[in-house]
Amino acid sequence: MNWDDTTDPAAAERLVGSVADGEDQAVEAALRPKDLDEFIGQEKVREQLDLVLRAARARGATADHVLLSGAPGLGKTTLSMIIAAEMEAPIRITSGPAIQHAGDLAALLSSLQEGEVLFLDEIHRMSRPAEEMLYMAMEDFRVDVIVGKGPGATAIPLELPPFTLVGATTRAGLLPPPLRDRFGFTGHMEFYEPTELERVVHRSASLLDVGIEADGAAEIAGRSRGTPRIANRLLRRVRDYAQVKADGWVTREIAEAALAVYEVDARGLDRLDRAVLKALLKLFGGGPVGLSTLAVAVGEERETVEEVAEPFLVREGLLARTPRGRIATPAAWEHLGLVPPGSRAAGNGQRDLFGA
Ligand SMILES: Nc1ncnc2c1ncn2[C@@H]1O[C@H](COP(=O)(O)OP(=O)(O)OP(=O)(O)O)[C@@H](O)[C@H]1O
Ligand SMILES: [Mg+2]
Repeated sequence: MNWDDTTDPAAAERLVGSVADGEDQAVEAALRPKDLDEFIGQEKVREQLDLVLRAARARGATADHVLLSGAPGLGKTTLSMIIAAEMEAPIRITSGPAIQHAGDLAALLSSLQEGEVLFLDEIHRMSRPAEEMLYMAMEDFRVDVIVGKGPGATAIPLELPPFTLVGATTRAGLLPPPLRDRFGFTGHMEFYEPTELERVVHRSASLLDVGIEADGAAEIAGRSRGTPRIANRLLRRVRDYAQVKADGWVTREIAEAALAVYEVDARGLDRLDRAVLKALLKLFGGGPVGLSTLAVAVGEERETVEEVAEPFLVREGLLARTPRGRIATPAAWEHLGLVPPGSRAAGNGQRDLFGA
């Protein structure tokens, strides 16, 4: 499955897109849980990480390298900062694409303090030579700096202070095995349960000083696609609505009305998601239909349909990818309030195929 919707610039502008936009980045710092106790959900990863960090602390050692994998917006950056905080260590933040040359990495590594946490976001997008240098740095806390070119080039070994590498990736499968194997601990982040997202919404609402009812928080959580970043973003849009159209207090009705304005439906589908489903159901009788045909029908690029809309529709069990093409599941018909052709339910008062 492709979670990495960063390939399409339009993806970042969606209200339900999981990639951080400028506004997210500004508020995320304020909303980030500061320690493991504050971090909601991800029970397994939290418990395992807690053991890793406690044991390292008890030994007075630097924590083992940690790899965090999972879809955008699930809390990888947040956890990396928590790791540093729990170890009372400074943190340096960089990303795979920012490291163009092995030399950049050598300079960075040799400037680390003992025990420092190096957070390497999008670690799957590092250049090959940098990656190979990282192998040795992770294992032996040493790098070979190559000086000169051609036959006269020499490798000068450079000792590094012990450090903790925290790598984050949305695509663990893309990491070469030698790199993956050098992490002492790998935490796989799952999508959040609605009840966990309710807690995220309550917590953020209180930090943002927004009054919210339990039903209002549940409504936002249910539309957040299992992702805290989306929950926080929807909360901000609902807050705007509550301020402008009501007294600022968030009830279920206010949340519903606000998210209707932004075309985010009860299940978290947005306009594009619904357009794809609608075309599949109404124009092609639920499929199977080829991706290109479906894309033309909704007036979008093939890649947009495949990478932006489909992953969530597949995850929700609304659409399936088969060798013969895309097909809709019964849940898709139900979600859009349509009746599949030839269904015995037809004529029982529900809207028929062409009625909606
Ligand atoms: N477990 C959690 N509890 C509360 N808030 C959370 C949790 N996880 C994430 N968040 C919130 O969600 C937002 C996004 O989290 P974060 O930036 O850590 O995601 P990410 O996995 O690094 O995403 P990306 O892959 O895009 O870098 C932050 O504002 C953070 O406060
Ligand atoms: Mg991040």
